[in-house]
Amino acid sequence: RNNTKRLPPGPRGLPILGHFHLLGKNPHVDLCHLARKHGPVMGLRFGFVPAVVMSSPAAAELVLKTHDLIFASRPRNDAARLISYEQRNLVFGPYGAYWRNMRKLCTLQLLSASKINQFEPIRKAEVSLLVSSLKEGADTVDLSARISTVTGDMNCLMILGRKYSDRDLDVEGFKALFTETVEVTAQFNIADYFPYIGNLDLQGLGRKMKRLSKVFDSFLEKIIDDHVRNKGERKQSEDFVDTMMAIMESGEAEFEFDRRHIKAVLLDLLVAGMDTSATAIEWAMSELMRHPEVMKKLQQEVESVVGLDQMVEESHLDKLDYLDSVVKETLRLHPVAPLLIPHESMEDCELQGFHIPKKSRVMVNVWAMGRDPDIWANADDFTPERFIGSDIELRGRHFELIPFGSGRRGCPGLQLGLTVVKLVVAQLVHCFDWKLPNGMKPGDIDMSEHFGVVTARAKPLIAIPTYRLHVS
Ligand code: HEM
Repeated sequence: RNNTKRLPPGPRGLPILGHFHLLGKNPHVDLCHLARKHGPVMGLRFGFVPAVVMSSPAAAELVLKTHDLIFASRPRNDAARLISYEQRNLVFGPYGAYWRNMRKLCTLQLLSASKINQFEPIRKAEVSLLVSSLKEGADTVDLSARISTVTGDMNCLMILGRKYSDRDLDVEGFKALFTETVEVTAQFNIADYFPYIGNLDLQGLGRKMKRLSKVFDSFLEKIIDDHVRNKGERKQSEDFVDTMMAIMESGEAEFEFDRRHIKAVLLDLLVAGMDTSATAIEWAMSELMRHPEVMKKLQQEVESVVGLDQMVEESHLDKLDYLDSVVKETLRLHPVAPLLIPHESMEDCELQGFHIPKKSRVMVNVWAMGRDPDIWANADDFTPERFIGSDIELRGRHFELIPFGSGRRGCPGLQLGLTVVKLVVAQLVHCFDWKLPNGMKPGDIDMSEHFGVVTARAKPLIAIPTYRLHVS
């Protein structure tokens, strides 16, 4: 049939370059505007790489469910190749037996419900530390930095078995290193689109990545060495390194599994868990401070379930329906990964009558879907009430709201991520009243975004906490 070769509609591209020039600092916003003109299945080209952008729930469902196997791979990514052990990791691993096995291992051994529960005391202790530190000052705090510390520490404890701070890496700050990695990975890297020119490293990204990979590698080697040295020591709970070392040593893994694989997955989990939850918490707190009536209502809910004589426990979370709506509404307007992570098609395919060639780069613009007035009434307003009595949830069955993706490549850390986000938001709101500094009005809070693999606030959130519980 002739029409199988009809490519999806899209803007006119430049010779050779294609559509790079149409993307500015916030590609998800640019792509959203373009899609409103050209349609929910939009064809683009970046250098030699064909791309397709899905911008409606029906279009997203086509690649994440209907044809999910065809679209279950990831495109070439120099950052992952250089930093993550030749893409031996989960996040950027191309589809295949290795990725399937690694993903199964992570889902069953590291991110399972029982493993997550095992770390509940660690999360509790870290949130308590955050609350104590906020109580002490009761002055203006950089809430963004505090949130990033608490999620980073929780993450390190679960994955590596201890906290790491800026002092533990000789070269530069620990957190800064991850931020830089996420940034480098998100940049449109010429090398991914023009393999030959890429070797020239015109943007200097290759050099940066090689430096990052060296620092990470020696850091991860040190961690594994520490675990080997301290083997047999009794611990509160086995961390992820212990679990993976045990699998490696048992020889039971059905695939090649050595230190490189452990390091690649550790790095994945550190990067994936570090900034994602923190960013979601930051956006939730920003929206709550911009909407004092929502903040009040949430405080009342938590108060009615928990009471003012104690802090929030994870066992309370299931009873907090309004909190659930607040988190959904936050992720609708501020999906942490606005374009998900790019997928790649493994075969030619036809979508809505359009031909999608093999090895196309596929982006799903969840940000555009979250703000689509055809899907959501008053789409730009922050109104958690819209989810009350609705059956829409976040697990990837309702394609109008898929901040964790859906299907084979959907986020395996969803349960852990949501637990951390809910616990920290509930605790911050329950333990403190929040005021803005310098007579700022709620509407003055700057909500600009900084695009990356994780799209966080461009500016830190600054606020003044006042302790409100009856226990000290
Ligand atoms: C609020 C928190 C989080 C959000 C919003 C989030 C969101 C996402 C999204 C959108 C994807 C890509 C889906 C796709 O490409 O279709 C993803 C993938 C992934 N996430 Fe999360 N995530 C969160 C927390 C976590 C945590 C805590 C972990 C683990 C510690 C984690 C581990 C991963 C991994 C390993 C992948 C790659 C999966 C694959 O390619 O097979 N995430 N996440």
